[in-house]
Amino acid sequence: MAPSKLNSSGTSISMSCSQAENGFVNSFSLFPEKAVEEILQSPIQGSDDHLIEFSEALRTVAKALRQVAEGKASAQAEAAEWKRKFELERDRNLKFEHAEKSCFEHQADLDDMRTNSPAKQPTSCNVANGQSGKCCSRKGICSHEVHKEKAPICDSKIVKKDSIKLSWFCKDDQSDQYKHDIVSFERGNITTAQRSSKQISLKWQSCPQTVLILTKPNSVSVQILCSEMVRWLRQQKNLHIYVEPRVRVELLAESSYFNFVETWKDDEEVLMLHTKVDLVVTLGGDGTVLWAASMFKGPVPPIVPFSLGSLGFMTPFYSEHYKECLESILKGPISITLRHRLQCHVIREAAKNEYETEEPMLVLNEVTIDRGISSFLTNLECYCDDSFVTCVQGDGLILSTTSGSTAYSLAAGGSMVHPQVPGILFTPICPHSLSFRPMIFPEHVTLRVQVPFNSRSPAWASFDGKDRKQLAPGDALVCSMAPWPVPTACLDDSTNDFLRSIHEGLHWNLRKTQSFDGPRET
Ligand SMILES: NC(=O)c1ccc[n+]([C@@H]2O[C@H](COP(=O)([O-])OP(=O)(O)OC[C@H]3O[C@@H](n4cnc5c(N)ncnc54)[C@H](O)[C@@H]3O)[C@@H](O)[C@H]2O)c1
Ligand SMILES: Nc1ncnc2c1ncn2[C@@H]1O[C@H](COP(=O)(O)OP(=O)(O)OP(=O)(O)O)[C@@H](O)[C@H]1O
Repeated sequence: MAPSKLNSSGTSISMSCSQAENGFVNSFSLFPEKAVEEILQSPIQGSDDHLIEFSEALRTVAKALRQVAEGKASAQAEAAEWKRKFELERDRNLKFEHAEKSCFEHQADLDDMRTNSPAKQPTSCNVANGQSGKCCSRKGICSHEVHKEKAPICDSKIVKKDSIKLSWFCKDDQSDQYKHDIVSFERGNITTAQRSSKQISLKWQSCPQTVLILTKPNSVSVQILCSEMVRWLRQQKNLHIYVEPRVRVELLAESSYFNFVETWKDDEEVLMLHTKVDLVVTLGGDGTVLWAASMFKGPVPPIVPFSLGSLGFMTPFYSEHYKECLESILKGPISITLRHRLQCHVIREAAKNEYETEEPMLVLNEVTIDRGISSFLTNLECYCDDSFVTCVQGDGLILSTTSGSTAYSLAAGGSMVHPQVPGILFTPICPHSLSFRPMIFPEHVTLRVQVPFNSRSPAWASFDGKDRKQLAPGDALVCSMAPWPVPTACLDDSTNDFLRSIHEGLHWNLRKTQSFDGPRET
């Protein structure tokens, strides 16, 4: 490189060029105007070669600056476009919520007119807030009949779905003062007045009639228990039993006795299961609970998870005692954990003009956006409502429910959170930064994770560890709290079950107790 030139004031200036040539000198203030003029006016002492070299260098710098400016302008345009899309989606969701609410109220009114039995009337759920009327308070968990546009399957064998009541209960609360009904389970809906961190108790209005049993595949012990349980529920409790098509085949291979067991033919029928099933029993591990939740895209009946897996964080019931457990569940009341789910939409860049999203995915644990098989660093821009949160540069990001806080999020350094706490955990996976700590957002926010256009590779989203979807540069994932929680039965209560799991399953804070003898404060 040629030696630097000295201007009249003796300042070392390494480059020079006319403003008209690059057009960016002023806007980026790299070269004060005065200094440039001085160079141009000062007598040139060096050779012409040097001048040519300097102007080449300046041209290169000008080009780079122009590219930066263009990139910035295009990013701003892109951000404006995404904001527009985002607002469109928000409006659409609001309209959807509004339509669903009116439809639900209309349906409830019709039901009110049809029945005179007090037990069958939809429960007025907002008593604590001094409000009366139907459920669906804006802040509440409201699980409506989402598949109402589809006609119920007419099958004479199918019995009417039972109704349940959920109520708060506080330990040591002798009076009924704070107890009130918060949930109606008529027509398969679960509706609560507000998301609650208090213990919730479920009471059957009348005995449940239909049980769905879901089992972990390829396990002999699960298969044996399943056929035993089906026999017992049929012979002792006279219940209708649903199982997956695979399980019905297995049962019939064992004996033609199981002919009464019902199943479904296609996905359409699966979508209507919540209108037929009073109770879901899972035989397996946590994966089977996730599987059960994923079968219900809208309201979820109460789930009783029996532990036949290795860890069983969400499966408190012992399979050896299944008869006693089911006796007590069928009798009620049952303590339940109302587990929140996240609703995720993938928004494709290609959907820019005609606004469209893919089918929403519901997750009980988490949605993960990671680098998949790519060896490049993931680059993810994250927004909370309209505000920029951060750019994740690392292996990826986990957006987790509080139930999922003890799963992948925990492995990535996230905090363990009681499952009844409403919130969304924001946990980076191996961030390449010394200062990136996990965060927890409140339940009401909408998070958006976008793969920027300048990303070196696509990202991959997976939902409760399944259904991987590629996110190309420009694609985004939008995530918010789902309106349909997953009620899981507790062995004891929410808190005791959670603490038992972290102690027995994860051996949390296991340490030898300090001995009594030794030095002490005087
Ligand atoms: N590094 C990790 O820890 C890691 C990596 C990938 C996936 N996962 C988790 O696996 C889940 C899928 O579970 P699976 O059983 O279908 O897959 P799997 O068979 O691979 O099991 C994953 C393990 O996570 C446990 N687990 C699942 N949900 C849990 C929860 N809420 N709390 C505590 N432990 C839980 C399961 O008991 C099992 O031991 C994903 O949702 C994700 O959270 C964890
Ligand atoms: N009914 C089902 N149909 C298809 N796949 C299922 C079903 N139930 C569970 N699975 C899948 O089988 C896998 C293992 O199930 P699960 O996690 O229940 O057993 P596990 O691994 O033995 O137990 P744990 O999770 O406690 O270690 C999971 O990936 C889960 O998604």
